Amino acid sequence: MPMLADPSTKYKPYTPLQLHDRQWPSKVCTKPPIWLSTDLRDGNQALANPMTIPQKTTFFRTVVKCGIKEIEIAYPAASDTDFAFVRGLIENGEVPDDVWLQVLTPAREDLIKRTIDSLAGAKRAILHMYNATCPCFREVVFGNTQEKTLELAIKHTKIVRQLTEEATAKYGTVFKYEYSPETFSQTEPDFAIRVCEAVKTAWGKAGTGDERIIFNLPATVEIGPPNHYADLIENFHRKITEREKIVISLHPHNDRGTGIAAAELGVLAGADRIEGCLFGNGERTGNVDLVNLALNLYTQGINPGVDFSDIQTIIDIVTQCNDLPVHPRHPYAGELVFTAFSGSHQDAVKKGFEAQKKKHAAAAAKGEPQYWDIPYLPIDPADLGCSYEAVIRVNSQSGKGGIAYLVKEHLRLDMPRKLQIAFYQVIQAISDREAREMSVDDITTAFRNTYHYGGSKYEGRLALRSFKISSEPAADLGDRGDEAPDERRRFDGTISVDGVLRVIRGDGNGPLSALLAALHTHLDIDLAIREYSEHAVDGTAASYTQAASYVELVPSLTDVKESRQSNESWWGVGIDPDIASSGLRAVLSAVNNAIGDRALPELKLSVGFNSLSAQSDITDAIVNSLQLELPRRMQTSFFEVVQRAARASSGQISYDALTDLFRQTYDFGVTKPSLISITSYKMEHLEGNGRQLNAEIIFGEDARQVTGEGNGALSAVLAALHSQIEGTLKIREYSEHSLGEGTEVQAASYVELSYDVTGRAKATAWGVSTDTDITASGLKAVLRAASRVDVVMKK
Ligand SMILES: CC(=O)SCCNC(=O)CCNC(=O)[C@H](O)C(C)(C)COP(=O)(O)OP(=O)(O)OC[C@H]1O[C@@H](n2cnc3c(N)ncnc32)[C@H](O)[C@@H]1OP(=O)(O)O
Ligand SMILES: CC(C)C(=O)C(=O)O
Repeated sequence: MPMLADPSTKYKPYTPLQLHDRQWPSKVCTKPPIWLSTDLRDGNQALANPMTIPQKTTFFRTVVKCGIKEIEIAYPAASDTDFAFVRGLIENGEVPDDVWLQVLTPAREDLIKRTIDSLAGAKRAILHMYNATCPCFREVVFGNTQEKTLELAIKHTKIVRQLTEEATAKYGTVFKYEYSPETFSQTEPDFAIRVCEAVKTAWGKAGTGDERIIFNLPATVEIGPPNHYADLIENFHRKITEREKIVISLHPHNDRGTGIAAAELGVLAGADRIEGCLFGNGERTGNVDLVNLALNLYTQGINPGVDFSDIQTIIDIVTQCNDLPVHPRHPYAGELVFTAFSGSHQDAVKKGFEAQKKKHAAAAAKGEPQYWDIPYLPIDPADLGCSYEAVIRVNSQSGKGGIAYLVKEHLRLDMPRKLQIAFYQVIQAISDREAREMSVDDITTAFRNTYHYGGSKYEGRLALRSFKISSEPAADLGDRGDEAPDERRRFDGTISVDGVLRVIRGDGNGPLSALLAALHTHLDIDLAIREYSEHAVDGTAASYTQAASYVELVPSLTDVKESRQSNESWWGVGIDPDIASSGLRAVLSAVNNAIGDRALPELKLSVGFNSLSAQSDITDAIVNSLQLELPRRMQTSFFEVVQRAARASSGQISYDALTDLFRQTYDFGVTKPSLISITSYKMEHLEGNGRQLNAEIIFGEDARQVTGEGNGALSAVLAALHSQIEGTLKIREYSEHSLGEGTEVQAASYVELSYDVTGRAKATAWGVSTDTDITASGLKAVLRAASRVDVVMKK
């Protein structure tokens, strides 16, 4: 049947109480009510599959842990499970001394008896009896008049009194009595009071403190707005006699979705206690949510007297036991309630955190309270054991602020505003293209990929390996009087270019412009800096403070102004414990973005002649390409070789050609064996310190078995050679160093030999070799050097 055009023909409005001098609207709550959890009774009876005893036990422990002191644990007369559960809690000593066990019974003698039996041995118990008092229930369910209803309540209250007194005599149990005129909110207000007065009289022993009688005034079904309920409560609160001997308890359900409001207004109207369930489980739309109510107080700066510091664990237990989920938007507990997807919310949250950090620091310095004041976040998620991770989540509705917040939280990088905009566009494009939410991992990975940030995995085509910044006095700029010349900076460094190490050099006003000049000279990359900023990145206990640098590069145009106004720009980010390295890394990061995959020109070394710096460049290049650290005199020797080769190409030589030249010159790493080579050898220790070498050495194509003795391995190989050649070989210099690390380690040996033979000028030559065995490495270096001095063989 469709909805009615005139629903008044079907539905009657609630009957408002005419309470014209109501006081509750101007009251403010300043303390928490007494909480009663009815999860294990009203919550449980509403489940398709009521909880098992182990589930109820887990739930009970959780409620106790939250600090709730009054817990309605069962309707013991309803089932053996409920009865046995109550028995189990008592017999197993599960109930802390300050916790009151509450049980519910209808106004039926047999069921009251069974209910009280279930409590045998309990220390503190609240016997809760109910009967319906409203006209509809009186007529429909009981077929009762007001008088009969009154009699029912009085009679069974007396039974409760008698049976509880017997139980107290037998077990020492301290009892409180709770009476509920069921569907109070639909009962005639005066009749509800009349019934309660009669019950109070029948009970006959209401006192103060723990002797107060509890009148629970349920909105069994929420039929009117919360102000209606508050009026009813204030009316009851004002009219019931001996108010000091009464606890007014509320039991709101949530049929209109205003259970929370009803409870809060009811407290303002005079109530002392609230019955409800965690996260609002319960009949139909549920009982009022105790977590929501308590945290509403908490965010007003009122200690609610219950603890939800680990809310996720509570959610997990409650959802498992109830087999019902918590809605993602459930106040305080839903998985989305501390989340902002939209750009303006994220922006405000980010700014809020930043501003609050400063305010808190200032307040802490003055010893003042550090108030929580973050836009869109009424509570600090950390107070509930939630991390801020989920506060900002990014999709196509998000803006730069939220993304910047996540980058700051997870990478500790506080991006400058323009970089935020640039990176936002990157994330927007991905999110839009893939039509999905971007996780923190997606965002940080995109950041690393975009800015080649965070280790070798994300390196771009150009990466800094090593560098030196030195001061260079500026060239003479003419007559500048007494003015000291500006100091300029020189960048000498090794960078990896598409995986190959290259040495580059450039001069500039500072280290960054010197690097850009080097890139211009050597790689034809012509860019200028438009924006640069840096900040310290706080070190954690495990790491130290680092510097983060951000660079925006633009095409370097002759017209500087035009260059600065370029529409095209590329951002780069660098981090390093050393501030200069951090800036250089940021420049290379931006350069990588600028060059994309465009081909780079072949790098060339400018060898020049008699230039010391050119010699060190060449040495560096050999270190970089072959990891060989040439001894000083070998550097000079090889430099001469390079100079001769470079002459043919106007003083320039490519890096690849340079490495090749080294290999060919020293037979290093080439497949063709050198003129004199060793195929096998045995080195024996002689008595004393001597060594004897027995080896097969190939001279040209002639293999010979040779023997030589000496003080060490090198003199033994020389002796062996002397047995085969005319003249004398002498070692002028020998050095070695390790190469590589761990199990890969090798020895690199360098030998310079001189050769003296009659009829020829004395010759010298270097040999270099590597081997995992240090003796073999030295022997081979000697033989390679000998190969280069053109030895004369004995006949
Ligand atoms: C608002 C609430 O949440 S109240 C609590 C509701 N919870 C439950 O009902 C869960 C536990 N209930 C049960 O297990 C059963 O209903 C029992 C064991 C209490 C009673 O079972 P039964 O005897 O089979 O009766 P039934 O379930 O049909 O209950 C209805 C009877 O109880 C009477 N009744 C209902 N409420 C009350 C009450 N508060 N006081 C006295 N009698 C009551 C009804 O008038 C009806 O009586 P009738 O059979 O003479 O017409
Ligand atoms: C027994 C009473 C308090 C009840 O559960 C209700 O009225 O909702």
